Amino acid sequence: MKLGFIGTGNMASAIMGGIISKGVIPADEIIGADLFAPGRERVKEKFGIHVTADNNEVVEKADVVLLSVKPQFYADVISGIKDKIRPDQIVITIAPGKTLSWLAEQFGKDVKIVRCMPNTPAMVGEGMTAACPNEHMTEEEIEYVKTLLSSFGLVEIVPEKLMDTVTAVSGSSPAYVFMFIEAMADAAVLDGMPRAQAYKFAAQAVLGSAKMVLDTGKHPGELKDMVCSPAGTTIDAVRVLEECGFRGTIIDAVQTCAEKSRSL
Ligand SMILES: NC(=O)C1=CN([C@@H]2O[C@H](COP(=O)(O)OP(=O)(O)OC[C@H]3O[C@@H](n4cnc5c(N)ncnc54)[C@H](OP(=O)(O)O)[C@@H]3O)[C@@H](O)[C@H]2O)C=CC1
Ligand SMILES: O=C(O)[C@@H]1CCC=N1
Repeated sequence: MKLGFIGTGNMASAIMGGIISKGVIPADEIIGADLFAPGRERVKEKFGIHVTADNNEVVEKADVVLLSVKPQFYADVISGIKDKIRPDQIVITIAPGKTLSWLAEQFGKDVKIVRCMPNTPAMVGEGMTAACPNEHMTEEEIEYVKTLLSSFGLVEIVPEKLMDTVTAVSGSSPAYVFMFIEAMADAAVLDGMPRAQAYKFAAQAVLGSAKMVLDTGKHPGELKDMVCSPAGTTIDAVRVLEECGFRGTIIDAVQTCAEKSRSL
């Protein structure tokens, strides 16, 4: 076994989906533990990985152990596995707010840890993951983890003080984007477009716009101006969004999310 998950819920499934579909680690070298039997069965059926109800079986069999339970269960899960963690193993964490110093305290011994914040687009190979290794990770091990994480999207090493910002701007933001797509599609449905077609048009517009930002390197404001023909249709929509405080609302939402991450 190479990779083990403790917790086989939404984020673990997204990462498994990305890693297995890219062929980076075969399904039979992945093991997942979950307290919830239907959750275990779901990933076993979907991905063909090994599953167990015993977190320590994951620790025994995996070289890299990814803790994919909710932040409130981290202390209990770590206390149940810390005696079995070996010095050569790498622990990857993905919980908001759980700092490297807090994690070190919970393990109570020297453990190689990489604190990460992924997002669910990992499922389709378009994830964005921030990683923050602790002092016990060698350069070679950091490179290995970056390769693993880059199998399901982009990866950047960031200073730990930015991890709560990352939670808000990329970890949680797919939810805001899905709301945006849903709302645009609702408007198109209101205008008479069939719903499935409305999702396709709205989602592809978001995908293409995101790709333009990444590929052209142009300022988003400049790209917006390219869409707004003088006295055209778009500027009317922009005015409504500005009147409703669109950008201010997004800024407030992202800041609130980062604050929550800091508090966990
Ligand atoms: N969802 C996302 O978009 C992202 C999530 N994350 C982080 O990923 C982590 C997991 O989140 P998510 O996948 O959404 O949560 P889920 O609730 O979908 O998955 C967590 C799974 O862990 C199980 N579990 C709970 N306690 C234990 C335990 N002691 N041992 C083994 N399994 C256990 C849960 O079972 P049960 O349901 O029975 O409690 C559940 O199946 C969190 O820390 C979250 O912050 C990070 C980035 C993005
Ligand atoms: O909502 C959450 O707490 C997790 C962390 C980032 C995305 N989902």
